[in-house]
Amino acid sequence: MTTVPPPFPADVSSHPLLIVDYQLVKIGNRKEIDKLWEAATQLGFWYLKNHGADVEVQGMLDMGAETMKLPLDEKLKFEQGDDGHSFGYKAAGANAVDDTGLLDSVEYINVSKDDALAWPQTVHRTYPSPVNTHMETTIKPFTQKAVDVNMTMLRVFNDKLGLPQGTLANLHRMYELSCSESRCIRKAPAPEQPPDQQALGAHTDFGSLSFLHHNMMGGLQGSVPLPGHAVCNVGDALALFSGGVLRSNIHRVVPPPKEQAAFERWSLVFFTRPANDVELRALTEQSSIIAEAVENSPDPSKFSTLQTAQSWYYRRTKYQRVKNRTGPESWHQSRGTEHNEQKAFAVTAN
Ligand SMILES: O=C(O)CCC(=O)C(=O)O
Ligand SMILES: [Fe+2]
Repeated sequence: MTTVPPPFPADVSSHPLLIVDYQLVKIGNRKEIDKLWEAATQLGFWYLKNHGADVEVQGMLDMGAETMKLPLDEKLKFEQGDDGHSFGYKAAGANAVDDTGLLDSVEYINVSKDDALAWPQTVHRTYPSPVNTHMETTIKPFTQKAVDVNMTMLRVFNDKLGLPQGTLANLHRMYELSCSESRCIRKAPAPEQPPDQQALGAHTDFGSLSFLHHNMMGGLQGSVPLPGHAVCNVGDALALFSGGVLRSNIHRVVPPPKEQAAFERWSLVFFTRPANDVELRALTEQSSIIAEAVENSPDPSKFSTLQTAQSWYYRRTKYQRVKNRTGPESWHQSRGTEHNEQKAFAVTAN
């Protein structure tokens, strides 16, 4: 049975995101590069059109649907566990969405960039059989395209930040081990839930850049899905490297609006994260723009985390797991740069 959800309602308010044309950015179009810079430094979120990954995105959503159809006990054999590793399956209700310990309502499958690129060799872990079936034909090509898109945008940020050529690229090398991953997310239909009930709690992303796809379903609070447009956003690592010049903004997932709430919600993200042993701190020695931003910040010390990308990531993943919850302090231990944020990106859908 195929059930097609109704279109995103026209009367739901949203935060306007700038639309960036990837092909123009790629060929060095000044105006488009300036628009990307404006989006990444102001809101930290933007639409990306002409990214060329539509076929791979659909394949990834098919892979996600086949995986989620497996019996729960089969999926749980590949659960990510409680020690901070994230590759593998995460069941709905395994994470808290806030400091009261309220449970999340999304399940997802995370596939490591390293495992996808090395397939059929295993670098980090094994996966449910639909993941294996789609590795060569879908997950690997999607991973390669997503890496390419995010690395192109990182090159733009590198130049705009006045960093020596290749600085950001060197921190995100394709074949160095990292926590970079694809994530396919399913939220079960929930027409009875309040529209602001968090399915995935308010957070900033843990890595550098996220490349997100929605297939016309709402639920990323404050944003409207546009056909063929990805939503991209800056994460904590890039905000830290840039001394806060690039903005890692808070977002959350709520039930899709109105009639869409009665349907399954699917989304797909590729997260580019720095290589595991990269220290998360502002690159002040390499850029006067970054040095100045840190100097002018009310609390320069927050740009030196003394954590590697991997330990930052493990900590954030570990302490949002309800199995590791001892009280509100666990939630606070799972936080990244959220406290830096003055204003939330999300506006309430109504
Ligand atoms: O599903 C979405 O729209 C967003 C997912 C997200 O923010 C995340 O997984 O970090
Ligand atoms: Fe996110």
